[in-house]
Amino acid sequence: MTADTSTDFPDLSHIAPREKAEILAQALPYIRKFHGKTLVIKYGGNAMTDPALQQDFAEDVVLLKLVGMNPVVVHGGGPQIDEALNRVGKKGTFVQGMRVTDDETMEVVEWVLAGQVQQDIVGLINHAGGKAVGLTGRDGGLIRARKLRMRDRENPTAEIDVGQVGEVAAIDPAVVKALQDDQFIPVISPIGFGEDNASFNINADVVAGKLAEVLRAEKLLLLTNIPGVMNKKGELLTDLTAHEIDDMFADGTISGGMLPKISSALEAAKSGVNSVHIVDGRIPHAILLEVLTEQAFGTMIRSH
Ligand SMILES: Nc1ncnc2c1ncn2[C@@H]1O[C@H](COP(=O)(O)OP(=O)(O)O)[C@@H](O)[C@H]1O
Ligand SMILES: CC(=O)N[C@@H](CCC(=O)OP(=O)(O)O)C(=O)O
Repeated sequence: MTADTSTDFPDLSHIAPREKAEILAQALPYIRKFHGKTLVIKYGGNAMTDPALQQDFAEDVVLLKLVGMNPVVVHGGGPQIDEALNRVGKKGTFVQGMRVTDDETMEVVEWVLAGQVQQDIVGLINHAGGKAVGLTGRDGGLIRARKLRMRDRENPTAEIDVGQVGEVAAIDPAVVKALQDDQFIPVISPIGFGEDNASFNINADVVAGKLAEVLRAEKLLLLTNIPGVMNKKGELLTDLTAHEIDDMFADGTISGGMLPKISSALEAAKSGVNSVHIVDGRIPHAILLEVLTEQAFGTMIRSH
C-alpha cells in the first residue's frame, strides 16, 4: 500500500476545547494497552538535528514513561560522527550501510556517541522531567559483540573487511531491567565489547532490533529523516512483508542505510516484537502520534 508523504503538521490552535478533550480521551485505550510494556525507540542521527524536534522527542519519551510505559532509547549519530571525522581530516565511508571503521575512526565513534550524542539526549530527557541514564554496551555487560563478517553482495563467497564493525553476539538486559524498575529511562549508545575487551562500532538499528527482541518489547520504533520505505517510483509503502522485503533487497530498491534498518526490523518482527515501524522523526511528536493515536504513518514491517 502507498500513501501521501507530506510531513506538514496541522495547526491545532483553531480546535475547540471539546474536540481537544476528545483527542486526549482517544489516548486512553492505548495507555491501557501499553501500560507496563517496553517500547524500544531508535533515535537516528538524521532525526536529531533540529532543536525543536529534539525537545518534542524528549517530551514524548517522558510522557510515555509517566503514563506507565517503559521506553528504552537507542541512539545513532552517523552525521555527527561524519562531522567529527571531517574535523580531523577524515571522510566517512560506508559499505552496505556500515561505516568502515579503522582504529582512529573507532576512537572518534566512541567519543562522539558515548561522550556527546548520548549525553545530549540524557540532558534533554532530564530537562523535560524524566530520569535518563546513559549506557554503552560495556555498562553492566549489556552488549557483547564480535567482528562483523560482511558478505560481498555481488560475490557471496567473498568477504569485505569493514574493520572494527561489530555484530551483536549476546545481550544481557539485566542493567536495562534494573533501571526500568527504578523508573529510569535507559539511553543506549551502540557500542559493544569483544572477547579481548576491544570496542566495536555497531549500527544503531541493529542494536535497537536485538534489544527489542531480548526485552520482548511490544514496539520497536525506528525514527529517521524520511517518510518511510519507498518503492522504485518513490511512493511511500505503508507496510512491508518479509516476502516483499526479499524482492526489494534483490532488485536494489533498498540500499545504503536502509539495508541494516530493514534487516533488523524484520528480525525483530519475526522474533515476536508486536509492532515494528519505520517512522519519520521530522514530524513533531512523531512518537506520541504513533503510540497514542489511531494515526498510522511511516512503514510497518511485518513478519508475514
Ligand atoms: N527504498 C528506500 N526507501 C527509503 N529510503 C531508502 C531506500 N533505500 C535506501 N534508502 C536510504 O536510506 C536512508 C535511511 O537510512 P539512514 O540514513 O541510515 O537513516 P538513519 O541515520 O536515520 O538510521 C534514506 O535517507 C535513503 O537515502
Ligand atoms: C557500523 C556503523 O555504521 N555504525 C554507525 C553507528 C551510528 C549509527 O548507526 O547512527 P545512525 O543511526 O544515525 O545512522 C556509524 O558509525 O555511523
